[in-house]
Amino acid sequence: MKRFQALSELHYHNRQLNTASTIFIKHSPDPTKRVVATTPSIFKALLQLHRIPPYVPPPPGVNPLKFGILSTAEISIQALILPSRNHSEVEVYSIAGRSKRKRSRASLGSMESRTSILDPTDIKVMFLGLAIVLDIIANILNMLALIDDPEVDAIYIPLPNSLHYEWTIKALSAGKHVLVEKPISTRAEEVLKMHELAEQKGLVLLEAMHTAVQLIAPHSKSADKREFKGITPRSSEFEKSSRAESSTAAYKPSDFDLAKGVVLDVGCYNLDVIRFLSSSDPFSVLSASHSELVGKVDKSASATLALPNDVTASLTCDISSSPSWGFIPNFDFSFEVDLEGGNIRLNQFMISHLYHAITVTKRTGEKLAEKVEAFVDKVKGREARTWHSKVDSVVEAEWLQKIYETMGLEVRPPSSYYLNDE
Ligand SMILES: NC(=O)C1=CN([C@@H]2O[C@H](COP(=O)(O)OP(=O)(O)OC[C@H]3O[C@@H](n4cnc5c(N)ncnc54)[C@H](OP(=O)(O)O)[C@@H]3O)[C@@H](O)[C@H]2O)C=CC1
Ligand SMILES: O=C1OC[C@@H](O)[C@H](O)[C@H]1O
Repeated sequence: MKRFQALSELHYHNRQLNTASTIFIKHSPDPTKRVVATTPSIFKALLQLHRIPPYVPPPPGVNPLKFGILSTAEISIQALILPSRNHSEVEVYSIAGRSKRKRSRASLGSMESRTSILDPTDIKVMFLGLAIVLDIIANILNMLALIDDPEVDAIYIPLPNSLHYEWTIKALSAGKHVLVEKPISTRAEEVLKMHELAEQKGLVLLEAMHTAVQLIAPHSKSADKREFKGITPRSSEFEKSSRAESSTAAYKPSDFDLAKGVVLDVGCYNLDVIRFLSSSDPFSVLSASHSELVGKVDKSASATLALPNDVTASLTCDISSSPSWGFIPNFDFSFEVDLEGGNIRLNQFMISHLYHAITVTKRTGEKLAEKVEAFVDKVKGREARTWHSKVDSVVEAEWLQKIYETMGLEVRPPSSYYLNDE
């Protein structure tokens, strides 16, 4: 396992641009000199540089929470590495990720086409197969070593969805607090088990549901509940290659086994918005459909849910939406709340730290860092300003499953990992 402080640079394959480009994160032992820099996209580089928060050292006598990160997933930059700079109680201590060479080998190994093209009796292919297996084992050992490191207090898990359960259980079992990417699992029973283990061990477990919707609550939730008629959240974005290692497509058929799909990846935000704004749970899926599939993986979908008091919620999610006016990349995470006396519209609940707008119409008349802040508050025994509770995670996993069932699509398989006492 590599110590974060000891790394001179860490390579991030920039899958979003699907080029051989690399984001270099330069780490110096002196945390004030850490910078995140450059990709061949000047725009993206400027965006990253612009967003580097100033480093705030821990006040004397304060022990920062030391985080270990499982994998070099790109989201960890925005979700933890940058926010850790100006949170004086957070330190990113270690990262267990594969090297670029090992990663490209692994993706080679996972490319379905290779299996049909390559001759398994060819000696070179046999060696490649062996190298891939050894890399996978080495990666697992790295992640286990990171989890077992007594210096590490908390684990951030931005692995593919299908691996959240296994690695959350492993981290909790090792006595570490866990911040895990959304959706925490595709199975409500797994969510429960993770939370039960965390409770048993007195550890903090948080699903990193990054919707900033809680932040705008005072505005959008202020309406009298009896006024609610409907909620229409929308999560749509342009097709990017972040989830596919070898093509420009958002998904590949094998992503089914990694528990990916538009309803899970961004539909989960819509569901969170619906439950939060209405302060209620759906009681039935009135309709659900998908319009595009890659193998069995959904790329765009919509669903209508029934909520108490005759409220309906219609969500749409799309991971390959066409550019606005033919050239502007679409990135629209917005919702509209229909009220008896008017409506409330909010633009960009996902990247609200860049910009957002709330429009309240009467008929008569920053940020991803939030979750890290809440996590630290909870670990330190303080009141967290926003929280995604056990019930939120369990109920949302159940309803994501129901949406798939109603669409007539297969629910992702449960994790094959078993807790010791099962
Ligand atoms: N909150 C947000 O805005 C976002 C959240 N997410 C969430 O983050 C998570 C990761 O998503 P995404 O980055 O698209 O996923 P990827 O498929 O790109 O996987 C993330 C990382 O996990 C490692 N990895 C991939 N496959 C395996 C494997 N089989 N075994 C072990 N490690 C593996 C790789 O890191 P390495 O090579 O270092 O091992 C990879 O970079 C998901 O839960 C997703 O929902 C994603 C994007 C945005
Ligand atoms: O979780 C997410 O939020 C932001 C999106 O850009 C990304 O595709 C998605 O996975």
